[in-house]
Amino acid sequence: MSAPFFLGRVIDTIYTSGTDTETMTASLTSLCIMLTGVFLCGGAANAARVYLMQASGQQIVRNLRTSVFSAILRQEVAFFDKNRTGELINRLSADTAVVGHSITDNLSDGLRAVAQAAAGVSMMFYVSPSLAGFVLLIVPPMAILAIIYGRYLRSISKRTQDALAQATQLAEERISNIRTVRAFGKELSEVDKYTQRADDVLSLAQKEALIRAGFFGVTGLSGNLMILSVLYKGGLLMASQHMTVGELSSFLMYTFWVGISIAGLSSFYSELMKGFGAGARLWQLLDRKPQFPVNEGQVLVPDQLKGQLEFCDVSFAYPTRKEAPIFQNLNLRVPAGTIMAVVGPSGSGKSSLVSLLLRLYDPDNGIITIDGRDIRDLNPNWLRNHIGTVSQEPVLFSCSIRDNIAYGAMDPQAVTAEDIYNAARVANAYDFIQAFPKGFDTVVGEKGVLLSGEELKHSITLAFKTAVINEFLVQEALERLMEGRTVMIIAHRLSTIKNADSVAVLDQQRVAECGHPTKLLGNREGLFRKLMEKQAFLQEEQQRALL
Ligand SMILES: Nc1ncnc2c1ncn2[C@@H]1O[C@H](COP(=O)(O)OP(=O)(O)OP(=O)(O)O)[C@@H](O)[C@H]1O
Repeated sequence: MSAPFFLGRVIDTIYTSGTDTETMTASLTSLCIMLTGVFLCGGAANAARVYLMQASGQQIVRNLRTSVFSAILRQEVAFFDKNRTGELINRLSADTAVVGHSITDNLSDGLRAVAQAAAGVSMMFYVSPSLAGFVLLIVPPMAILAIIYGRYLRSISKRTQDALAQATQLAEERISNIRTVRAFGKELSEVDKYTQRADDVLSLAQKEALIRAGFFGVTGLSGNLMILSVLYKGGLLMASQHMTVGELSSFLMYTFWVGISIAGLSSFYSELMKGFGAGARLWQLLDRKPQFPVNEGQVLVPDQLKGQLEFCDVSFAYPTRKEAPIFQNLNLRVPAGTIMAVVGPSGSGKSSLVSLLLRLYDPDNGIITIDGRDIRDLNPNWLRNHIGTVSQEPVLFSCSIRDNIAYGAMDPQAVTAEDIYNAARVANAYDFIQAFPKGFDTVVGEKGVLLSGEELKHSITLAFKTAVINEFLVQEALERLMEGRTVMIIAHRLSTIKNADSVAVLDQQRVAECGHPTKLLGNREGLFRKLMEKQAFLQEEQQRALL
């Protein structure tokens, strides 16, 4: 007796044998034994399925996260002007979590539902192909409905994730600038703004819930329709002696089974479509080809590198603001081993010049060369490793001072404690750092904010006490570092500029004046002279305001 039809035969036996208790007991006993076996095997198989799917699913999520993170870091800097931090963080955490859910728990449950439905449908065909064909007429319209529903769900899920990314973006920006928010007392208005964004997410989520409930309602209804059609058509077949009671009752049971599987399948399908929607932006990120190569191009041997820099007819506008050119036919030459101070009014493009040199952006026209070689032919990684940048803003990661210093090395793993102490000595920071209770192991927060309150106070006090000599120490450290290098300084103070070999004054999208600082100061009508006078005036004003 074959298993799928076993139940039907048992029922038929009971039905036809009347009061034959012996046959009835034997049939029921064998049924119980078979079901126990099936449940035990089923339980073990289910546990294995859950574990395997979860474990491999988590592995897929981990791979997805690392691939997305690596794809983000490979993008050119202009990409980050268009895509903001909070949004990208949201893609990395929330979107991957949604995709993760749709391929872990959900996929596991979905596969079970598919297997159950397939088994149920096979049994239906086994018992009565004609009745199964009739009952399953409901499948084509349901499939069309599912496709329409799936598309809608995908798009709404994408919109929900976008709205969530907007909310995260706002939160990230405000939290990372909490000092400014607090200084202006904007906490309440920022909460209102965040609430608006959260409301956008909520209304999309409610729409999704509504459409999902509608779909579940329809699938539930289709299950009931299947049962009704079995009762109707099966009744007719039984009346015409084409079906026995056992066959009809087992067919009905399999129809129930398929109905339950369809409910599971629709839930699986919904989650899968939601995952596809959330994943759309992730696939976009993964497929995006960075506009600049990351680690390709020429590498110069140290002997070939002298360090002469030249900007030839450079025109440039930021990709996000093409209508506002920063440079137009700018020309500038910095001989190897000299110090060039770049000055100019605020917004004249001093930092942009450095960004072009570091190849964070490419000029729209013209070329930039190092020792006569177009920097576009050089390996960008190599290029940046040979340009040391010292920023006005301290850029620190939230780890120990030791790790922050080692970060600058080509291979941080190979850096010894002595290397770190030496680097700190050269930067005149050794004594300052050692004065912290935990010395080089002091953990600094984001942007250099120290984590513990006591250390924070300590650092502020120290910074205050050393502030007077600090400027001198930094200057002295820089001078030591500049030896034998080509240097571009973006400077405002005359004291820094005076030591430069030449000064380039940026104005009106080009180099307006260029020459030795003393010579330029001598020109009473010159822009450099005016800028320095203004600077001196502002400093005096500031000092007076502080008194
Ligand atoms: N990533 C960017 N995307 C779009 N515009 C930018 C970007 N960075 C700077 N700008 C704009 O380019 C112009 C030049 O900026 P840049 O920072 O180079 O000037 P700067 O001379 O260094 O100014 P400051 O002395 O105030 O630091 C400014 O109008 C600035 O708003």
